[in-house]
Amino acid sequence: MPFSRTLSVVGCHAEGEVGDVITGGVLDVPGNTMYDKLVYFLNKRDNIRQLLLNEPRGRSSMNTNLILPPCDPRADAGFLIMESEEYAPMSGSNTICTTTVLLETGMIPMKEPITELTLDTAAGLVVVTAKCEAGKCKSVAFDNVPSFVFKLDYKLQVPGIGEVSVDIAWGGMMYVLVDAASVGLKVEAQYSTQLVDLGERIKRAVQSSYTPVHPENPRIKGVSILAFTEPLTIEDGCKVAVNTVVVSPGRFDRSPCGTGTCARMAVLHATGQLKEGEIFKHRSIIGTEFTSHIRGITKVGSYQAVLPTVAGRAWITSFKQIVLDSSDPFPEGFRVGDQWRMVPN
Ligand SMILES: O=C(O)[C@H]1NCC[C@@H]1O
Repeated sequence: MPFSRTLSVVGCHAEGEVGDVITGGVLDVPGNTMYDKLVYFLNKRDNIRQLLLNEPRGRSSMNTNLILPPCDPRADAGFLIMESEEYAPMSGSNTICTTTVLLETGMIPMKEPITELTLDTAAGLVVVTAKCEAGKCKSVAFDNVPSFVFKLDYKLQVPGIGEVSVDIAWGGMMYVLVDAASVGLKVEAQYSTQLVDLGERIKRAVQSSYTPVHPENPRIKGVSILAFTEPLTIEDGCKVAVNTVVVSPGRFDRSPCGTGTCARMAVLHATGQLKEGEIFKHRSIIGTEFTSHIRGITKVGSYQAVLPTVAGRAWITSFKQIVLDSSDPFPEGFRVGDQWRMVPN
């Protein structure tokens, strides 16, 4: 057999954002928490992430999730989230994809009309409620980890742009949030090149001037992702906003972004624009939507935090066997500048 690796992968997307799920071919690794396992994969098994996300098997706009046994006995399953530049501690679109795959393939029995399960993530336990009908997950709502604001209206100098004001918040990933209009842009396809370019530059400027540290897991630190926001509007009595999240190394989240939605709700609550229980619909650049609300208020360290719940839909797209031929010259794939933003070191 010439293959040095074979992986069973279920293709999936949540509201447009690819979140494939590895269901076989990778063994568990040591760790007392899912964050320990994340660190183990980062240091010792990162070749799997590279193989699946880089070309020729992957592409710049995708993620892959790995289902593992949970570390916390209260959870039904654990999973790790692989993105192009990092292992995200949590991810909304990937939680919706992973839940859909777990239930629609029968890895966890589906109960109709509602299946509730608990997932162990590197950011903590996440309770998921799936609406199910005729073997299909019609929608998946997840109760995300507490989300909170580090900085509001934080001003910094960005080379080539000048002074920019940003908010910095945790929503399961560390976010920079920027009002698109404040840098002369709109969240519309015609501004894509500028949004990606400015987004990456602003994020790098924040990285060199301020490092948020999660008070309960100091290994989680530093911003890694950026959301461009549009103001809240009211539609049929609901609060609605468009956003786009720039995922490193420089592409849009196709979904409204679950962790970005949680970070935005933390900012909206901190600035008095969204109350506990109010519905907040968040739209992506391709027009897809997550429906969310704040289900409670808590504290994380010294930070006032919101307990966000976000719901969206996912669809299985394929059942794949990914292989690595032992003579393949690209065991960790490759990236080319026409499809991948290449940042000079
Ligand atoms: O939904 C989310 O949270 C995300 N989607 C891809 C990038 C983020 O992890």
